[in-house]
Amino acid sequence: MGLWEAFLNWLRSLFFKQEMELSLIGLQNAGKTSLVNVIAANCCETVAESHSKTGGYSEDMIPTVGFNMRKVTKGNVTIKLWDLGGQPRFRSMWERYCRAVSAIVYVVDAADQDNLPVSRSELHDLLSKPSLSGIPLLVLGNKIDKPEALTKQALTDQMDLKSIADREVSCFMISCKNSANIDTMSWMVTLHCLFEWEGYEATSTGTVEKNIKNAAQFLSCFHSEPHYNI
Ligand SMILES: Nc1nc2c(ncn2[C@@H]2O[C@H](COP(=O)(O)OP(=O)(O)OP(=O)(O)O)[C@@H](O)[C@H]2O)c(=O)[nH]1
Ligand SMILES: [Mg+2]
Repeated sequence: MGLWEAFLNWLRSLFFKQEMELSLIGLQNAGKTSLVNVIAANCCETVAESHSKTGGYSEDMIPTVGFNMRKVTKGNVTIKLWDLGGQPRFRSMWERYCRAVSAIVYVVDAADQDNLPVSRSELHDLLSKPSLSGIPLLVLGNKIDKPEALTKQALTDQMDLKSIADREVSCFMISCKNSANIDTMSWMVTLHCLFEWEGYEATSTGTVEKNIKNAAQFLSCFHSEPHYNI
């Protein structure tokens, strides 16, 4: 990289540096760690605790004990992802890791209809905590590669998402296995969080434009990378 280009990059970074934190919550086996691995595998720069690059999707996963933290960097946007264990013994710590985040990402196995009632009640319990009031929620119905997976409408109904009135709620259907909609998801989270940080309602047009540029820059990194497919 030439000196001039390096200088321009540095100058750009002063204006476009953004950081956000997201928590990934949901029952065990929903696919939270798989999602982090797929996002990280798509990334140009991934800073894991071990500084190693992740291998992406795998069928052979170990349940998360406690939590993992992973930082993913795209251009000047860094996302700190808290990946929490979904087994019953870890659920009491979900709230603590959601307090300071830009958005809660709640992952549901859309093909596991037997566990949907538990998933729904855990979600609504979590959202009832006063400390989490107003934090935007993104519900991801995962495993849509499976034929028995619910549609978005059915998942929205069964998770009773329409009853959530005290925050913004979005729902997407994804598959970590074949990377379906993962780019869209990243796009939405980024854009949403960037707007949220700056206080979308109150900002001037200039700030909004800056945020759109940030999000676009973040996304262009994704699109310039080859998609991860198994
Ligand atoms: N078919 C299919 N399987 C998936 C998908 N995503 C994850 N899995 C599988 O689901 C299993 C559980 O995935 P994990 O990512 O470990 O689930 P988790 O939510 O992190 O589970 P805990 O850490 O116990 O809370 C693994 O065998 C994955 O390979 C998907 O999109 N499609
Ligand atoms: Mg896990």
